[in-house]
Amino acid sequence: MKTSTIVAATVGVLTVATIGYAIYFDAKRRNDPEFRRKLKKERKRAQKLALEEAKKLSNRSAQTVEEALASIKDEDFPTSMEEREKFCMEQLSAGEALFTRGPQNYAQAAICFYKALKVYPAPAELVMVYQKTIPSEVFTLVMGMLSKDVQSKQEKYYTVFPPEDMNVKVDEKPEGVTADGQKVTRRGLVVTKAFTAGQAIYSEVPVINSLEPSLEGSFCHYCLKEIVQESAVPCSKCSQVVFCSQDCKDAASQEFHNILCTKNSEDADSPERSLYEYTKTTRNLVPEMLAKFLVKMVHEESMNSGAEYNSFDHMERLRYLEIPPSDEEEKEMELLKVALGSNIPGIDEFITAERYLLMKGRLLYNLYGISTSLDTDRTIKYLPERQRSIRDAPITGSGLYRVSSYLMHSCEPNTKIVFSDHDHKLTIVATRDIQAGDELFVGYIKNGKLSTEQRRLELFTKYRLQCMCPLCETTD
Ligand SMILES: C[S@@+](CC[C@H](N)C(=O)[O-])C[C@H]1O[C@@H](n2cnc3c(N)ncnc32)[C@H](O)[C@@H]1O
Repeated sequence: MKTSTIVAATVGVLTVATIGYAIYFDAKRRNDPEFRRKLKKERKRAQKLALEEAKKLSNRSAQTVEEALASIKDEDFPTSMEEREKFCMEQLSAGEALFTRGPQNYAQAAICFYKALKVYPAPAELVMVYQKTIPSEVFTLVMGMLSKDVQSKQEKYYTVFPPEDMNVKVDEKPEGVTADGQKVTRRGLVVTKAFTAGQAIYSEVPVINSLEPSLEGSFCHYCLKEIVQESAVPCSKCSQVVFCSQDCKDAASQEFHNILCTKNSEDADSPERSLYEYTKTTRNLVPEMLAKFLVKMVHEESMNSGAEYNSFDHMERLRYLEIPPSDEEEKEMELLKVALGSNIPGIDEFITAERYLLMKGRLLYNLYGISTSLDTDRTIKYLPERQRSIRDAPITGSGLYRVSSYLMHSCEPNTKIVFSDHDHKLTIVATRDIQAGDELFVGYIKNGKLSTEQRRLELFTKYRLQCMCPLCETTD
């Protein structure tokens, strides 16, 4: 990986972490426009600086960085907020004491500053402080350690994801070459053990999902299960959403609803209601799903669960179709910023048009339609077909799934998707015997009675996909 790529990734991680910081550490800055402007300017400077510093890293420094990281590789970092704060202060003063004793202590000082960065909730800001206050040699070493960290996190991802108990791994396969001779690879899922027809291979719940708006009230706002009226648990702050159980209500509140709840605000244009009203009237779930995604990401950051990869890490690796900017996205972006603005300071800077289009592209390209226990003669207008769905039952919502996003399409798939608990939990079931090491395929579209030509057209229109499955390869 090129140094510039590593540094760009580092800065990306810093920006994301900053959002997490803002929500739980520093309430007084929330409404200060001057502070926001300053932050934006400083972040740009941090990016530039990181790039310059990485270029300066000489071979000798690179070795020092490796050694420094190796010396602390098994160290644990504190998890509670208080412990982190204390640890951070200790490292900062130790680092300062060390570098004032001279260049022979620079590497040790850099380790302290690096450790402080690892627990400090707003690393981008701390980097700016370092840049102004510590010797440039020490600063270069700290940035080098940070870049290495990000690089190894990137490289390790597919060795720890998907978790072993899901019985699949992501495999990279050649997919031809581009016109200028660049190798193209694609990723798919292969099984780590054999399965017989009818066996479940794995199950997963989505990172985020949304319910078809016209079903709000009769289906759970969190898990999309049909609500049994006796056990319905409505939101205590708004009369818009209902949950099928207290567990779903608690999970939703923690992950996103505490921020996205309309709180029964009277004003349809209020920050609380504007996104809700838009979703209900347009039935376009994208901004709501992205709002949930971002709030969940912040929630994960503030929980500091120790998980190595958060929802953002999972999403940023997914393939996408580029979406050209239009008025629709402008509107969606504005709604998102308004809905999250007062709760997530820094969101204005984070949601650039480029990042929004990327997130939307990733979301739409990887969504699956969810169909639960809805009976087919119920009169709802179905969601626009913007997601992979081969279900015969009507779609009750959409979900983004971490692992299943990697499944390739085949017109003769060896698995099928089942929502066996009638909620958002997706299970992949073998439809024939599968050997260990075989790749898994689902149908992105209903094959049924379609001709090869019709299938090709549908797959291309929806996914820009020229199907390479055996059925398509052997028929003209
Ligand atoms: C949602 S992604 C699936 C994961 C993807 N294979 C990856 O590399 O990350 C959809 C993309 O997978 C590839 N793909 C899936 N099924 C395919 C098929 N039957 N034939 C050719 N390409 C396919 C296409 O490149 C498509 O754009």
